[in-house]
Amino acid sequence: MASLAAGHEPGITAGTGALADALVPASIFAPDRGGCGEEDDDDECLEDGDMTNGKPEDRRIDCSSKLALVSPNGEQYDSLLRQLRDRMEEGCGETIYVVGMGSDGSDWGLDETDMEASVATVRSMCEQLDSDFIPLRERAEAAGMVRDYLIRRRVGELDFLEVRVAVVGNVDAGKSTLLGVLTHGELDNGRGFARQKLFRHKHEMESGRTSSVGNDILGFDQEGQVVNKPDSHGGSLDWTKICEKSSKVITFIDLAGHEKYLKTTVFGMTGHLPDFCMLMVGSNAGIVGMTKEHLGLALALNVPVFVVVTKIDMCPANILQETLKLLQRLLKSPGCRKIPVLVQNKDDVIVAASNFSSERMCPIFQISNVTGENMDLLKMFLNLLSSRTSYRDDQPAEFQIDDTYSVPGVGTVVSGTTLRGLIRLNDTMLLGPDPLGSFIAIAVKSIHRKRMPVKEVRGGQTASFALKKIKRSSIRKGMVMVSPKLNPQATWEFEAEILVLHHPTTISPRYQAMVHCGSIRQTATILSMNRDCLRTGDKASVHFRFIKTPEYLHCDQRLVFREGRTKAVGTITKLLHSTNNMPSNSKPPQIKMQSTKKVPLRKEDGTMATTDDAATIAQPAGSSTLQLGEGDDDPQIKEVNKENKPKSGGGGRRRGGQRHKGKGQNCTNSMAAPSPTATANS
Ligand SMILES: Nc1nc2c(ncn2[C@@H]2O[C@H](COP(=O)(O)OP(=O)(O)OP(=O)(O)O)[C@@H](O)[C@H]2O)c(=O)[nH]1
Repeated sequence: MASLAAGHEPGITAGTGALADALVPASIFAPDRGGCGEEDDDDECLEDGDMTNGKPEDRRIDCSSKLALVSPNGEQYDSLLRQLRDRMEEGCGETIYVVGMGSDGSDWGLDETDMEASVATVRSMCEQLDSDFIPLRERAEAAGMVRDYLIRRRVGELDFLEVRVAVVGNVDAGKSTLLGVLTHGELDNGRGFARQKLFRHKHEMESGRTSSVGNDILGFDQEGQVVNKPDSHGGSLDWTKICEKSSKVITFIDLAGHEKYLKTTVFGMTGHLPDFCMLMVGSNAGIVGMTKEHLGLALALNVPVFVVVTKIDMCPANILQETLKLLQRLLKSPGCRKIPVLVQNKDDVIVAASNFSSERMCPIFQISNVTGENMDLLKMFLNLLSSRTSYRDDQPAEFQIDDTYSVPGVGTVVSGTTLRGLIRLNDTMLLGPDPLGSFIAIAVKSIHRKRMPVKEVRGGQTASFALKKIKRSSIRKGMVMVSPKLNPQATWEFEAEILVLHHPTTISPRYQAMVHCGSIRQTATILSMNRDCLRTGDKASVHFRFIKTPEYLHCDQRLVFREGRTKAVGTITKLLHSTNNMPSNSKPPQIKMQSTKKVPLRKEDGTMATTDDAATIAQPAGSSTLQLGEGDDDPQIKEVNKENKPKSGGGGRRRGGQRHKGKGQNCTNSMAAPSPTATANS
């Protein structure tokens, strides 16, 4: 019978000996029981014993035999169809379907006749669901053949499935090079050839878009072939053409590797809503620099991680083994609790992709950007990843803004991610909150997806909207556009359960740091907490207040709270009403927000510097070990930072946290508000 690929946790223990024992082969995740549409939505219980079919009402219809697809009666067919539809919805329009496996204990595999009949049934179900049916692999099992298929919803010319992958890793791990190789289809020379293409592409600015967070796209057609065809002269990519030809588009959120850009990296991870995180590790350099920091960030935000180990062409075998060993030790450590899985062939890719959403599994690829070794496996995996954001259209729409532009002849344009629901051309949405916490009605004049004009966007899709009758200066990152049905409220104060990942001393009430939550990035003060003070590793329920403007929040949203190397992660548990509607600095609310765009500067390496980059470049030489000031978005903070620069010795910039101390606050060593010296040393 048919089975949707499902894994079971292998229950391995950490291997201490040879690497082969330590890293789990992907095959260990291969499903050992089938069941059409088995429910395994608990990501912790891959070994769920109840593998009977689908929803309870369907359980009376026996689909557990591997022969269920051979000639189902009407009721069975409807049940199978319903389960497939549910599964496709869960996978945001696609799923991997296995034919020839049952959950009734019989040997797997079908003979040729039964396989043909089963395939005909699945094909007919795919037609009903207007989906493509793409063979992935065939393998021999005890009683015959088993086949895996990718079933993917058909999309119109202007539509495609969208998956966002954040690309992180230490400097020199080969991030830009890999993206250059993937998106431009030409191998690297080991001396920066491939990344040059990417930079050139980024510089074009044809869309008028520059972003502190780079974006590159990779399109796959229905057959899983890459559609990117760079222009033979300039090597540029035509996004519209790629999107038109693609059934799936991977958007890479290219995040900088250097520590000084950590603020941007955090913003990319929270604000750009990645479905997955691709952690790059140079095989020769190993787990160095920001690798752990970036991994920790992905874990804190519950973003499933896969690892790409690069430069295997130039790495001696023993060093590569050492890197893999350290990697698996890190992934299995109590802080990560991942199951590292080495992906070595196409079977492994299918098993890894089928089980990846479990969040526990962490596939590891070993590639060379120079020889192209294993690049086909990585591409195949990317094509099989499905979005984690549901695309149900019946929910009221919510869109979070991560950037704003003024486009000549068009007006104000906002870009960001549709969190849920459906937004159509000419819809009226509520935009806000402004500094007073209000939302204003706004009409959507035009919609672009990946630079392509479209009529609608839905949950999980990124988009840009041209807005009517609004100045760009009155919109800031972190604002939202939501359906009027939601009657949105802005929040000054909220409660969150937080875990302190790192702090050099103690955190007490009145401590201030930057809250990253979705595309919101604003300093907040701790007003109170259920403990006297917090140290590294402590958990607490904390009452926060934004210092500048109220924000649109939800319970259960993840947040990162950081100031320099101090980092805490948490979840919003309660939105609180506040009668105090004034910013902490007691100045009248600024109606005009700071422009989020600057004239781009050129960085030393030839890339375009962005707003964040510009702030960093402005730091004196020798300050690279310091983090960016937390309040860089705030013009007032920029002023203070400027004033403080000569005094702070190590190029120290005062942090936003300090600048936004409430009136009458004491600057104590308990870090209620850190002193400039403490900051520079942190
Ligand atoms: N031999 C070899 N060289 C590689 C490989 N991947 C990248 N490189 C080289 O490594 C250098 C650094 O690669 P980048 O792509 O710039 O590294 P990055 O991670 O993007 O670095 P940042 O952007 O600074 O964070 C370049 O000179 C590449 O040509 C590989 O697989 N093999």
